[in-house]
Amino acid sequence: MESTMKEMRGGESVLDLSPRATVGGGVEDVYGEDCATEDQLVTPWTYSVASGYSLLRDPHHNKGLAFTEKERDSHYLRGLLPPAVISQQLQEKKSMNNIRKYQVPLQKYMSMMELQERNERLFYKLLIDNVEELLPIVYTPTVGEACQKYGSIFRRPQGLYISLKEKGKVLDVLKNWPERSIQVIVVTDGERILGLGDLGCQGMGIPVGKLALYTALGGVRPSACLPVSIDVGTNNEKLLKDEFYIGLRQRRATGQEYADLLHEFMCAVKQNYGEKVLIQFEDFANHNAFTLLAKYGTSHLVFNDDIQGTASVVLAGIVAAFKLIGGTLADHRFLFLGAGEAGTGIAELIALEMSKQTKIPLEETRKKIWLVDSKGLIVSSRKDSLQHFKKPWAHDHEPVKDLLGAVKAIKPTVLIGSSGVGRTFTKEIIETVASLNEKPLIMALSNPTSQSECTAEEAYTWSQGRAIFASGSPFDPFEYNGKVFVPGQANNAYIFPGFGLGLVISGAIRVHDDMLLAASEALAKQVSDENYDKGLIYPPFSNIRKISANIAANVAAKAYELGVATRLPRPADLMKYAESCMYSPIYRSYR
Ligand SMILES: NC(=O)C1=CN([C@@H]2O[C@H](COP(=O)(O)OP(=O)(O)OC[C@H]3O[C@@H](n4cnc5c(N)ncnc54)[C@H](OP(=O)(O)O)[C@@H]3O)[C@@H](O)[C@H]2O)C=CC1
Ligand SMILES: CC(=O)C(=O)O
Ligand SMILES: [Mg+2]
Repeated sequence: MESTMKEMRGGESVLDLSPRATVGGGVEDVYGEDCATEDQLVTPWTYSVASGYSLLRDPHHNKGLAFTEKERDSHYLRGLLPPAVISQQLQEKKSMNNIRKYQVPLQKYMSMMELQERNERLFYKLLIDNVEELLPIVYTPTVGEACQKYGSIFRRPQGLYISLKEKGKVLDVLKNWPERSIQVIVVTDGERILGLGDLGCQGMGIPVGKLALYTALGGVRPSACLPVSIDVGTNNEKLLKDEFYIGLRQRRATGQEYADLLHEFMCAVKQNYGEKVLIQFEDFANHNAFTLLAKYGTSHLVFNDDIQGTASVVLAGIVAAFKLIGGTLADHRFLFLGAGEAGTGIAELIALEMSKQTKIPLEETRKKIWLVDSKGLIVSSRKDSLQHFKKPWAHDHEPVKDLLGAVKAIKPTVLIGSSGVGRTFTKEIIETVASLNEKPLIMALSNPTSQSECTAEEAYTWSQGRAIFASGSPFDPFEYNGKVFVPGQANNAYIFPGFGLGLVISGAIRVHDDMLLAASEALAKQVSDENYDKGLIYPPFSNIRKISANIAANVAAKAYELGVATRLPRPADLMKYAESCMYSPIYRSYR
């Protein structure tokens, strides 16, 4: 048999990426055992039932003091635990009490990570039951600080590190991961971590955090999730000089060297896990993000969260906001600060939806949308020097050098911040937008909180309480003139967990823009009158599992409609099916 997986030469495995390589999909001799001859080396796999001391140290199965008397007898735990037997509820109460005692968010983060490594089900129980309180800890903003200090707080690896050192061996690296059946991979190369820039290998905190949300918010089993950090070096001088830095101590590889490692990774993933594994690209710099998405979008199940997930969540917020500000997409003028992944991704999905609603060609609907980058308004005279993803937004207009000038020239009804630079929506800018609109929609998407284009307080105060405001990182409710305003969180965390679940349950093999629209539509429908009364354009995260199931059902329905779903027959009630597939963190009883 011609092995497409690897050829063993002198004990070394060599990944075969030649055109004859085919898709594994789980039916081939994945581990190269059947085709190996006697002089070739194979791995002696063993599987055992965890018991006794090792059971207590296995985070997937450990229940701590919640092991029953019977379980303590049958699993050799007698004497290894103190006599008390307590419930998962009491464990949860104790853990929350302990976490709440920490004043510093990073300490809370470390405490949560320690719990995840000690008792996975309890970690998810906490996260699911206390989602609004713990999301800012395991996710933005605290995860940003965690990534910056990842080297210092690093205890145990929580995902796979694939560096240039592993070139030629990526398939073997994947096989080192203890789980075989992976459904979702979140991968970063660490070059654009939130709005914090290049954090190299320490970007791992982001895939770990995103996948924790895949499970807690979207119900994908933790064992089916794989966080990956691709390390091609870093251009962050501070990290390169940091003695605790955990990544390759070299400047970033680019060009062919970069492309080769990424290609080897993409091929190895498909070979090892089949074509239904979802690969979510996260926090790549835009000069690679668009290229990777275009390159692998036709051969793999790939999704770029920063481009596509963000677009879907923002479109949902805008559509929901129409109940408060009136009009339809075509009635509004959109202005963005920031024309990168988030900005152009959102702009494109708005234009697409507008085109579908009005039957006006996409080229025309794009003209309702304007973007400002670090050099000013994107206009046609700049077209030749623009990166390819900005070119569709180069409309005819005289040059405008900054956002304030653009606000005055374009007169937007919707202002969106996707620049990664904090406090760029100044008092003058917000006052100008507020002078143009009775109810301006202002979205400050940049993360973490330090990079938000403005705070909730600034948006409400400078607009005299008239702005409808949402931000990427959470802000507390703010009281202005006796009224309490609750800012919504415009974050792709609303979308990707349910979106991914929808792909997984339908066995989708490709992502299509219509699925993003389906997810967006499902989210917008979840905003209730009670939410609107508070000025919210997103439903609360406390209801996120129901929201995710709705999104999953809509996405799966679209996958079947488009003919890219492979799980057949199609379940009649996709909402019920999505809910039935969702992971529950409740302890299981051991025989
Ligand atoms: N809320 C959410 O769900 C999400 C939020 N984000 C946040 O959005 C931010 C941007 O992410 P992303 O789009 O991927 O980043 P990119 O690097 O792709 O894009 C950033 C854009 O902002 C522009 N920019 C930077 N500084 C300024 C400035 N001072 N004035 C005007 N424009 C400026 C850049 O201009 P130029 O091209 O000229 O360099 C570029 O166009 C990040 O903070 C990220 O955390 C991202 C994804 C999801
Ligand atoms: C939320 C997110 O994906 C980002 O800020 O990059
Ligand atoms: Mg991101």
